[in-house]
Amino acid sequence: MATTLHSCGVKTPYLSFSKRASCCQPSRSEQQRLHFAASLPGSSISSPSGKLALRLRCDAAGKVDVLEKNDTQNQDSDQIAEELTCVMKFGGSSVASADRMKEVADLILSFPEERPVIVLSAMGKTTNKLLLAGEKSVTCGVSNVSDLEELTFIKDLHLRTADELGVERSVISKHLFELEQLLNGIAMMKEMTPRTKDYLVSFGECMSTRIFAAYLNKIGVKARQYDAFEIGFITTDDFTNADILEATYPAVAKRLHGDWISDPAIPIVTGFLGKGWRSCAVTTLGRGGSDLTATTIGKALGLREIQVWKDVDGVLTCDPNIYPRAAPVPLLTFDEAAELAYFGAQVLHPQSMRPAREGDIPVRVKNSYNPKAPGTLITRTRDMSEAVLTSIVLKRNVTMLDIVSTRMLGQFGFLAKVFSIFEDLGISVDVVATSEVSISLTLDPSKLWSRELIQQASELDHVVEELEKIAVVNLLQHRSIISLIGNVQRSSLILEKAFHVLRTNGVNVQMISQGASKVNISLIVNDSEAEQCVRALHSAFFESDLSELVSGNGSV
Ligand SMILES: Nc1ncnc2c1ncn2[C@@H]1O[C@H](COP(=O)(O)OP(=O)(O)O)[C@@H](O)[C@H]1O
Ligand SMILES: N[C@@H](CC(=O)OP(=O)(O)O)C(=O)O
Repeated sequence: MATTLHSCGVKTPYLSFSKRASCCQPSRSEQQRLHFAASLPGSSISSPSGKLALRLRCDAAGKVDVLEKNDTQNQDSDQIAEELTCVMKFGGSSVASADRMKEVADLILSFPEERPVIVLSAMGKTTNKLLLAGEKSVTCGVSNVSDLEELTFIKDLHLRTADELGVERSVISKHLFELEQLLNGIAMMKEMTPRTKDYLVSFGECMSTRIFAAYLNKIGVKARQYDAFEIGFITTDDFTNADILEATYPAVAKRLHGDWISDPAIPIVTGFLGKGWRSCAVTTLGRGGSDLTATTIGKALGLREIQVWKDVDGVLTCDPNIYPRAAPVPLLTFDEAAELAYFGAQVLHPQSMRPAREGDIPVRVKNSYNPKAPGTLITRTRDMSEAVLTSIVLKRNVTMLDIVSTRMLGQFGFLAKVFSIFEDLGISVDVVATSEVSISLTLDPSKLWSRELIQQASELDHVVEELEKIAVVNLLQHRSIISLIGNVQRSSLILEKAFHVLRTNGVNVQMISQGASKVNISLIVNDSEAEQCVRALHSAFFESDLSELVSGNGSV
């Protein structure tokens, strides 16, 4: 019997996996897991249910032969754990205090049909406090570290939470001790490298998960704590903004599933953290990275659903901090959510949709403070026939470059030269608009922000210097990208309405881009005008009737 797995780059000839059903055709998610396992030398994989074990051989063309079948379907079912069903991620605001942790535990238990993997962020604003403590330690001197108000705050918060939940302080005392040691080290060295920064912030997630797992065990719900960097979250070594590597999927699946089968306990996993594949040091996935941890686990285990629990009723029509009347968006596609996240909506991590889309696993954004609210469901497709605009996103403090070729019209290779300069300097570009002899583009601020301020300034100088060899360059700072996420099939309607609003508000658009993405139109305006624009656009698109402009198939 043979079945083909697409692009199975096999390095290891034998793999094991098991399937619930008696058919030997692996499901799509199992195919994906098998594919990932196959790309790791010497790895093996086992399935969620463990009811049918198959030993397989996979050849270089991706063909899989079943060598051995071990049917345990009829064995004592008590010995076989039910599959893990979903991943539930709770952000910092959801686990900010002992009371919040109790509510989250109740919430998890209110879904008795689920067997979830839980991903937690650090409590409340712990990550910010840790970073601040680190920064202060660089200059405050070793003797003053123990008095830093941020350190005192973190100690008090975690010890008080442990006490209020009735769990032993010992679950975090080693971490609190090591945290202070680390801050002493930073004070001694008078510097904090990105690598040290990642190790420093990891204490937040390491402590929140330990306290929560201990609490679940205390109330009789068997739970097991995991540090992501110990269970196979392998990343690049880009400290503070690391990318998850493919090897993560089979490794995480093997560890979480293996433990679950041999001794079922709810896994409580640290969000945000990984392990650099070269350095073996703790890395972080960029701010808000626990969303990415959750979707990675969802894909690794081929789970039914990924839930991200926040402090808002789902993804909203715009940032509620800019416009409080923003309303929840009930449905989104992965593409829409990815654009929204990439272009600055804090509610989702920019890379978090990738694993969900690859695994085709629905993501539900819910409010842990208001669990009855339906939230936002993100899936591969949705009915776009009625959709015009879905959400408005603002990315502030963007740098824009106007680059005009000094060569004559018709000179080829200009665009290639410009982009090769960015490639050589390792700077990524967000929005681009071109003509034959000029390019306007914006630089991805998150890539620049992850560097030191001085380094940022000199990098910008360097970019301009290199570009000036072939062009006249105008560097424009303090710009904002307003992204209109929606149905670009209706771009004329969206643009007509948007430009009407901007003109009435006296705002000049400095660049516009409607690229290959079918869901996003980006407008560049001055930072100082951006929030006012978002509010005006929100009123026009979400609080007034567009129907008189839309007839039948969306023509105006
Ligand atoms: N379009 C948006 N929809 C929902 N929330 C948004 C949006 N833009 C910005 N936000 C902000 O994102 C916050 C939720 O994201 P985040 O703080 O990362 O949550 P958590 O820490 O719970 O994971 C909200 O409190 C809200 O202030
Ligand atoms: N604690 C990390 C990771 C994270 O995802 O947090 P949150 O889920 O609270 O956004 C941060 O603050 O960036």
